Amino acid sequence: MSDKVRVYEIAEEAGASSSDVIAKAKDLNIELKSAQSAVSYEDAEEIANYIMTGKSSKLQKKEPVKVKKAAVKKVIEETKVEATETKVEEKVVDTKVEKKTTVKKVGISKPKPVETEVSPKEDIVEAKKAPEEKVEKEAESAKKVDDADLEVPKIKKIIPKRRGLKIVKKKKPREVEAPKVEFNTPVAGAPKKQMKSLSEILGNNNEEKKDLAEVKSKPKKEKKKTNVRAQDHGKRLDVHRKTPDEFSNSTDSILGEEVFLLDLGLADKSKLLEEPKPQNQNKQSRSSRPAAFGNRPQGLKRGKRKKRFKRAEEEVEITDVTIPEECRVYEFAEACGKTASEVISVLFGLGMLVTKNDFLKQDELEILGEEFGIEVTVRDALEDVNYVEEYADEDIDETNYVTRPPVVTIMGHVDHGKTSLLDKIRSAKVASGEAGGITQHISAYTVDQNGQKITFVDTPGHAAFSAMRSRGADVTDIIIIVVAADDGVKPQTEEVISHAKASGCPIIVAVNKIDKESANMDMVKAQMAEREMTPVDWGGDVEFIGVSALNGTGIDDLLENILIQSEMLELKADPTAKVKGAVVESLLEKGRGPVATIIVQNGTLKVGDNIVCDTTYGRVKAITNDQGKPVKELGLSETGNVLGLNDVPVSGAVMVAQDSEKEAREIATTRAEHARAKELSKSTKVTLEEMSGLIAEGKIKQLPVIIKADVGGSLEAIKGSLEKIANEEVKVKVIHAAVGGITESDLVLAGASEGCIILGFNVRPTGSVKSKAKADGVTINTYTIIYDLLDDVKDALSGMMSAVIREENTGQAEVRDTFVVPKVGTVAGCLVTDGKVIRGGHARIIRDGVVTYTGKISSLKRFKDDAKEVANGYECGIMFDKFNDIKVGDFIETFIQIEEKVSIDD
Ligand SMILES: Nc1nc2c(ncn2[C@@H]2O[C@H](COP(=O)(O)OP(=O)(O)OP(=O)(O)O)[C@@H](O)[C@H]2O)c(=O)[nH]1
Repeated sequence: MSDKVRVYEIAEEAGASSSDVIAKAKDLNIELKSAQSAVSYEDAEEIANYIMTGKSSKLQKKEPVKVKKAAVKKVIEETKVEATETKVEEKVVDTKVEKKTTVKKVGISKPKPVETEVSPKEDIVEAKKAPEEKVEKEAESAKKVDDADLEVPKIKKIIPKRRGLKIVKKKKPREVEAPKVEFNTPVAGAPKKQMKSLSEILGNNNEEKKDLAEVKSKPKKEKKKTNVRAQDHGKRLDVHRKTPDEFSNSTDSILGEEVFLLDLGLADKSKLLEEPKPQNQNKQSRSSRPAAFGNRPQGLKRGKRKKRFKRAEEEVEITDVTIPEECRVYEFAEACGKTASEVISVLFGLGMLVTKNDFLKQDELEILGEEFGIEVTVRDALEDVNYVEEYADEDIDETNYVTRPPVVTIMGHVDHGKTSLLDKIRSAKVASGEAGGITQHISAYTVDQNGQKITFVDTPGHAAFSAMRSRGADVTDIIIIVVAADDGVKPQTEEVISHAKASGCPIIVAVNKIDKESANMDMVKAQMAEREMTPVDWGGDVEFIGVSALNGTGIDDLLENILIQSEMLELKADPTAKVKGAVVESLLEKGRGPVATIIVQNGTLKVGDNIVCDTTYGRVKAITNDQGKPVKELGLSETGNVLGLNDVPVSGAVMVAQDSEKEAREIATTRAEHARAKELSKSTKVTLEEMSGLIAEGKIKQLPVIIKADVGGSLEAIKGSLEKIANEEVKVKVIHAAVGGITESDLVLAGASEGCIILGFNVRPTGSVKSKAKADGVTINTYTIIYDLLDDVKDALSGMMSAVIREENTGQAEVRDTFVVPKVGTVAGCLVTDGKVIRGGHARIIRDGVVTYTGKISSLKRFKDDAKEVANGYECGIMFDKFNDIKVGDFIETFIQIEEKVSIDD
């Protein structure tokens, strides 16, 4: 039953009624009684085709077909179970020329004939095994009968009409893929198997000659195409209801032959056995596809290809690169077509340890360029937002030029009177109001001298002055170096001279405190001349003005000199130009926000201007002049506090007005982002020497600190000073330095670094911060005087330094005689010639002026008694611990070791 198809199924597939099917079947001489009647597949197909096309081969040769078909069918059913591979193959080969024959043979080749009708086929099988003429003949005749039965030519004509007929089960691509296995593996329950092969055949017919490879490669797709229903019913015919177009457009000629062979289930055999070729070809073509890319196996193709391309890229010789100023190792490597490790190893070879994320310095870039033979051009990363350069490039209209007041910076050694002098000049006693009388932040003031203005900038130190210059804020026109007449040139004075000279500004030396009795003008002049600061009256070019900040002596003289210098400098600027200035001080004021003290260098700064100060920007909300009075604008070389910036700018930032706030914002934010990125990626690289030094220790000890200060100037000064307090053993490591109060985040930061202390200058922790610091055990030290802060840090560093062991000689004795005591050793009979000899103390034996031994005295006797010490002029017996080579004439020097604490200043 399983290989039969019922009438109603045929009706369903053919789109007709069961009675139509029965009637049509009758035309074909197939007797069917009811919708439940069953027919063979072949008949079912015939009927279905007949219904759909109105044609059938059976119309002509009804009876023989019917009989033979049935016979053949049975044979197939029963013999497939034991089909042998050898036979199948043999026969396929034999029948390649004539497919029909092949079909027959295979069909017949089943070894176990069950019914009498099948006997000829069995004969053939036997004949194959043991060829006998007779049997062969029989076989031949059997073949002929079969061939005739099938009526090949007629079926050929039908081919096109068969399209659209599909057998559900065939849609199992797996089976199509491995035809041999299917055919050669006998499986019990053969009907199913038979169904499969049959359906395959049908499928192939209907699907044009869609290569098996395709079926294989898209098994799922294929499955989808088929409407599989009633799976238990394995033998259902499924007629695809294709549109007429589909039918008419199909190519049937090739299919025809195969459709033809299907009844015997051999068409697919032959086909499938032929198919492997295309399959193989397909496989080959798959593997040969990569051949187009270089004959590589597909799996390896990608990687290799990539590599190959990469290599090709590398081969392109790069002779010059343009890189941004801030360039990381890997970026440089990329630009040069090298690997990061190549770059790292070159630098490593030169003793520089870098990681691929480190920024390269100018010298490193030069080395790398030379090493790789590449010309390296450095491009400014902030090129597009270099507002200072842009300003400089703008057209200058000299017609509006006017003489501008000079900007003077006063520098000098601590306590030589800078602030006092400035105060005197301004006729205001601000020094007394300052904590400790020390200048702790940069401030700027403008004074009037006989109708001519002079702007003074008071700095907390020359380091801050240079830091400002390095940021491009070259505001100073003239430098005054203050030297106390009674103190002369001091270390800081020397540093100031270097900074002043480096700036290229004209220098005037103010010899202060000439009111003092101990004042010695000539001494100062001589000391300065030694440092290439020769006074004009000594034939040099430096003016020396004697002044007293205390009583005002020489002040006018000094101011006049400044004006003369200024005149010589021909300082000019355009008050109508777009404003440019410099930030000399900045702070965050509660209730007012960021406040910047600005000196105007060109143009006029007005309320409402959109300004950029490096990484900050804003619209000027208000201006207060140097006397604290609100003003609408600041003129050339004038100074004042400006409100309206979005953040606290750094001291030394150049201020330039922009046409719009948007423009200002864009420049500042881009610069801020860049600065932030730079800060985050700050290199931690150390040289090999430094590394080995670090390893050889824990010698290097660091005191991690966080500095918080009220204003930027003080912060700079403290940071600069702290970083200088270091020797080969200890140093300060500034983890974080910022303007503003101490916050909880500072505590978190401090907690993250062992031993970190927070140094606050003119700031104090409040409420929660204070209690959290206590709870977290974070030390916060606050100061109002910079020196106190520095002293504390020095003390802390000194405490970290190793103690020094000092030797102190106690006395000397001369060996006058030696005695050997058996089992004890040599006793030196000595006379103490200096100081005293101490028992248990250290001693060295000096022979002919050379130290021959250093050890400990084990026994000291005066006559026969042990003595603690023996004083000068007395005789004694001395024995050494494990040393007996003492000779007459040797000197024994005794000493003690004293451990001493050292301070950072030592
Ligand atoms: N006799 C005398 N004392 C002076 C004179 N100028 C300054 N002093 C004193 O010297 C000390 C230091 O003066 P400052 O003006 O604070 O010195 P400074 O160089 O500004 O010091 P720092 O701000 O700490 O760098 C003060 O006690 C002043 O009173 C002077 O012309 N004559």
